[in-house]
Amino acid sequence: MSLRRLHTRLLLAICIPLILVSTTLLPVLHVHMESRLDSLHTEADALLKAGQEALTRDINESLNYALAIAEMPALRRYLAAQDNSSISAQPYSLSDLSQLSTFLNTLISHNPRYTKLVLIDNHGSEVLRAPKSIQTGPRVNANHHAYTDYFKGASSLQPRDLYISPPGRNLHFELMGRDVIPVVNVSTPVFDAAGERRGVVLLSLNWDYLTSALRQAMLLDQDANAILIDAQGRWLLDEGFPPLNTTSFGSDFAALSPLYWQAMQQRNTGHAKVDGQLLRFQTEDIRTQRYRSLAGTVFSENAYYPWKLGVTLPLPTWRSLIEEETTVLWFLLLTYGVAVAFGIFWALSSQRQRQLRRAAQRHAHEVSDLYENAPCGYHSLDTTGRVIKMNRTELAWLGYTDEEVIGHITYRELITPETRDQFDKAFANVKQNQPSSAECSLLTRNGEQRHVMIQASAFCRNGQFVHSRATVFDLTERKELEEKLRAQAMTDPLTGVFNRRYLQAQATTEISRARRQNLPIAFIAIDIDHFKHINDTYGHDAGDDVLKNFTKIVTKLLRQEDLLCRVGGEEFAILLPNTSLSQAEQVAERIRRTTAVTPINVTAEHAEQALWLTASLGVTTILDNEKALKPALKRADIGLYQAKENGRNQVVVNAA
Ligand SMILES: Nc1nc2c(ncn2[C@@H]2O[C@H](COP(=O)(O)OP(=O)(O)OP(=O)(O)O)[C@@H](O)[C@H]2O)c(=O)[nH]1
Repeated sequence: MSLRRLHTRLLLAICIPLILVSTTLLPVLHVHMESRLDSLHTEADALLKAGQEALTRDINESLNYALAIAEMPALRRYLAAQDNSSISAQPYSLSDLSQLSTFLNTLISHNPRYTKLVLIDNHGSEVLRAPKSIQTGPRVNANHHAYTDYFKGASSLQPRDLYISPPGRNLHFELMGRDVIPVVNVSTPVFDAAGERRGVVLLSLNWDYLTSALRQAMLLDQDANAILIDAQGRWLLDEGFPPLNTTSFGSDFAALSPLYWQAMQQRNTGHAKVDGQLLRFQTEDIRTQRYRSLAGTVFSENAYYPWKLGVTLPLPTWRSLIEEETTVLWFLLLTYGVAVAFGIFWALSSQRQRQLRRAAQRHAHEVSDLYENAPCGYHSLDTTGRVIKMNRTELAWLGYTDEEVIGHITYRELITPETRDQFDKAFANVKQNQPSSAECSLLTRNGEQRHVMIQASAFCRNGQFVHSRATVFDLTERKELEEKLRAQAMTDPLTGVFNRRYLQAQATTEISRARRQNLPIAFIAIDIDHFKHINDTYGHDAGDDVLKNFTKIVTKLLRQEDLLCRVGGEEFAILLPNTSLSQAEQVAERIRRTTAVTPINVTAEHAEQALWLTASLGVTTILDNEKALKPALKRADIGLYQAKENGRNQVVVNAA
């Protein structure tokens, strides 16, 4: 596998598990996220409710407080006493005033919810203030309360009705040069026992105190932010709005944060997702949303009411989800890690397997090639001798295809009947798990024979013969070589007829056969006359040609069974089976005569020349008591010698 391919596999091994794991985990995380959102909604609802309760509780208690003060008899009498025009006014002693003043001082000073209490007469002039300590500094005029919204709002109200001002710093009406905290002024008319209007009670509520209670109730979650704005979108909390970072009491929240404003303006209550925050809000109208209150109608300036109370909580993100749930983070990392590790392991191991598979295939191919194309034959036989496997080499020797042989032929059928016994013996041994060999002849498809050596052993399982495994060596070439060598050893290389060694070996066989069959057997010795002269005259090569041509002349005069041999340089011998002495003499005479009249062409000095030969012959017969050729050879030689002596070119019979 190339490096690029491995890289691609590794990339896939990393990406695919990541995609699979992500596809599996995403729905789970999505459900997790949904559940987080649900719980966020629940939390926002709870925080909003807590804030709303804190705000309305404090304001409602303050309204009741203002009403209770307005109905105090001492206070009514005091106010009535301040009105000199009233006939029904009763005198008010200094000690009464002191008691009332002390009482109101104590009342206001000990409750941080209030900043001041002021009694105002029907003309807008202040007649009593608590606590006294803040009654300092010059007033613009005596009846400066006459121009205030709380005085104007309350002076025409019925008993138990109330006026509540929008939260503000009331800079026009407060003393300058001091820290001025935002307040909400609550005022209610005061009537004397006779039901005559005597003035107005102003109770200023500490807005910081009220809103800090609200914030405390709402900001239980440190990520939560409280929102309180009036109907015009003015920011009513002392503290800013962290997402905007600049908002402070009285600033134009609607302009600074139009997204929040639009979301809250359209509905009385609801929720929205703004800027990565979950906004939960509802409308608060303190004029109508009251409980445990003895108040009649609460009035105010419609332009500033109702308020919008809200809370924001950061929306969960995937990142925040994972950061909060470290278990999830570890689980994700572990899952991705395991998936990627598995992917890499798969890529590497599949590469290794591929390499091994290729090596195994290569090896199997090599082994198969070696088996099929080996220089020897291979085959396997089942227990009945049927061929179950045979390599291409042996099939080629036999001339069959594997479809014709495998499973269809018993190996025995492929062996010549003459050599079948040896195969049977060897196969019986192999089936006994004894390695064996046999020299047999195979019958090929075209009828030829192939001499082979089969060496076989058994393949056993649990001690039981399963099949044989045999190697077959072709001995045909060896046999032919042996035959050739044997023939060469028995043949005269110049003339091609047998030599003396063969004559002696064959003579014994022929003599014993003649004895068995009771047939005569004769022997002729031949010597070419004056052969030395030929050599000397025409050269040695010409002498060789003469010897070859003489052999041809003699061979033509003999029968198939006659055995012509060259026994010396120019000496020849003939063994004639089933031939009497007289018949042999006739053969010898025929040879002598034919030789003498047959010209022999030789090449001498680059020219063809015809020569005439003569030969001398000694003839004898092998006697009945003779088992070897030697005595006959000697007799024939004696006859030959006499023929030479008598002048050559003649036949001499030497019978005994
Ligand atoms: N060219 C040739 N000459 C051979 C071969 N073998 C033997 N000779 C020669 O044959 C000759 C035989 O000579 P000799 O034995 O004197 O006999 P001869 O000349 O035939 O005379 P006689 O037998 O008495 O008639 C020798 O000169 C050998 O060298 C051979 O294979 N080739």
